[in-house]
Amino acid sequence: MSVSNSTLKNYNLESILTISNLTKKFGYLTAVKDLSFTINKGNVYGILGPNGSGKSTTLGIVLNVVNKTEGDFHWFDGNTSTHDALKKVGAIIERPNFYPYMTASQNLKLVCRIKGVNYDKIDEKLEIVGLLDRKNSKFKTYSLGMKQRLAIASALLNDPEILILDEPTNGLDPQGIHQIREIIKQIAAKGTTILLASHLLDEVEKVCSHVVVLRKGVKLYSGRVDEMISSHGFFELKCNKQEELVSFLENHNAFGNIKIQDDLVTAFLNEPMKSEDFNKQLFEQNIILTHLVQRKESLEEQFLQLTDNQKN
Ligand SMILES: Nc1ncnc2c1ncn2[C@@H]1O[C@H](COP(=O)(O)OP(=O)(O)OP(=O)(O)O)[C@@H](O)[C@H]1O
Repeated sequence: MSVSNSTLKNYNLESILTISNLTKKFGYLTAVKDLSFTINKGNVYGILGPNGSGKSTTLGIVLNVVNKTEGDFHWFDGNTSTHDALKKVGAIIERPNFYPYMTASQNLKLVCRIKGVNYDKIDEKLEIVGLLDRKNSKFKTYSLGMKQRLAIASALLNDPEILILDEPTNGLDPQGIHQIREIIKQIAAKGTTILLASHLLDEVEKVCSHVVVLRKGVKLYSGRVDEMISSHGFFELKCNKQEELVSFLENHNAFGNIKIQDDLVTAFLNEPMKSEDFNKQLFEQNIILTHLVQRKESLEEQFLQLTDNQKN
């Protein structure tokens, strides 16, 4: 295969993390299965999935704290060792852990010394997370939200190319959740790429531009969040000849997933269709409906549909 130098250069410039056919097994349990996706510079990515879907395992593998079973991943252009690449990554994958009797500022000084970063960065990063005026308070006096914000400041000290957060708002009150989300958006607006794991659809919808949906370690969807939102909706249908209706829907290109619950059939559209056109088509096949409602599903419904109803 021939790839021109300029294509290669552009591609390499943009790519932050490439995951290819990654699999992780814990004994008989497959936590991540044949997972592939790419993270490009400047976007905010969400790994979305219910508990146990393999989000933390995936983050652990790319951060070199969990060993992969099969597949591969590489950081940046692929020519940097994972060890060196991780120097350009800021990650919070556990609960923030600082010295309780030291102030925020003293705690960050320690981190600066470990990371080889100038102390000048401390105030700059505390400002971003809204803690500059509390920099001389002891860590133990901080609320949970403030602790999480301090962890973000700490992860930002070395000006990472990418910030990785595992469930960044877990356990916080609504105000704390709002603050963290706003901070993430601000950091992203300044050009830092972000990868966050969340089981909250709402969080991904509010914060992320791109999403990878996982269920039991398997990727169900990856792409832009707005494209996932822009679905074509679905029809709710009832008919005395349900078998004929379902067979018609299954053979119709415009329909994807079909759900049957007692006498109610829900048919999800792959493309736009007006209810009157659909009704006419059915009528021509001698299928007479007793109930027809066209709806547009919410992102939440789509997520539940993706994670609950799709068979592996
Ligand atoms: N060290 C381990 N040993 C055995 N099984 C593990 C280990 N770590 C994770 N698992 C299992 O792997 C699966 C994926 O877990 P993982 O923590 O990656 O999911 P998650 O999507 O991050 O969920 P959560 O939000 O609950 O942490 C789960 O079934 C979990 O029990």
